[in-house]
Amino acid sequence: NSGLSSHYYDRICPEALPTIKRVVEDALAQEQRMGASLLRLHFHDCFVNGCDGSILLDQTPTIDSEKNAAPNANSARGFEVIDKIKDEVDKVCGRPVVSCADILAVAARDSVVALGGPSWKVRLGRRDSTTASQSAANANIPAPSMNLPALIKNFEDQGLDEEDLVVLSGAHTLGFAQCRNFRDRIYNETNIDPAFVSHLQTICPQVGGDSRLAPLDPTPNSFDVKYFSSLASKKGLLSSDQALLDGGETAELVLKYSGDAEEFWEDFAESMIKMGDIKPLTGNRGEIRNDCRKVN
Ligand code: HEM
Ligand SMILES: [Ca+2]
Ligand SMILES: [Ca+2]
Repeated sequence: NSGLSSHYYDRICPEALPTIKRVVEDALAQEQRMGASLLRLHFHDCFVNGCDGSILLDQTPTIDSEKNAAPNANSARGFEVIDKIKDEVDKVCGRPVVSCADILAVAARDSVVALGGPSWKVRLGRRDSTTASQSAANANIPAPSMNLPALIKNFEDQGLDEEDLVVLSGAHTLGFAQCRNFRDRIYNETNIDPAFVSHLQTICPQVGGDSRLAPLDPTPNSFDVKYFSSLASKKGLLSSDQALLDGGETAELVLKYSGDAEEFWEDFAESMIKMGDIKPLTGNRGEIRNDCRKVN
């Protein structure tokens, strides 16, 4: 038990959660992809020294910003939406009582709900870090080139098991990836559908076009099971996605989720809570930032 509680803000600021939801919904009305981007921010926060808002800190002479780490640079997005949420929440609460780390966790949940996915009770009371670590971000955030044993080990290091790996990879039912992250797969791998390869090669040339986008599943704005059914037909976009079919237990889970949205939803919610419990700062550790980009 991490010491977090879903009722944390009930008394100190009852309007906090409705305010976050409203700003998330406004942002998604502008651009649906933002839901995917916000969900990913929470993941990239939690995998680097716990869910402590470290990913939000800008580079300074004393902050080793995670935004410049390879998995985040020119890729992580949604920071302006988090700033907007923080502004509005501090206004409605009258003072800064809601941590940036909690804002990330709630915005991730509200994004999933807004795109047709499951809801869950977000456990709250995380405090914000006063440090960031680019090297830890590089070391701990999984890479799309990883094979199944490496992915399992990466999740295990965070206290997450093979089921968490498969079901949380299901987050790739939302959003997009850049050519540079799937080029190797579409030019060098064989466990991929030939028609799918031809199509992707028109988007992603062998040379150049590094930032061109392809959806991670056929319905990037809808939280459905198409991510899993695509893997079953060798249409996973990332090498790390398709790799889930390489193991007995993980392959079985992929096939189960591909035909059972209820089960996917239930297990996704459970694993998101588990991921959100990774090493939170509580008590007098850390701080409640005034500005999510800066330490106080
Ligand atoms: C299992 C290991 C994982 C790997 C190797 C991985 C890797 C990646 C990569 C390479 C991208 C594309 C980034 C870009 O091209 O700019 C991406 C996108 C994304 N990832 Fe993951 N990811 C993993 C797990 C997760 C998890 C656990 C979540 C959330 C719970 C997640 C949520 C997302 C989302 C929503 C996007 C789309 C973001 C957008 O469109 O802005 N991923 N991931
Ligand atoms: Ca962190
Ligand atoms: Ca989808």
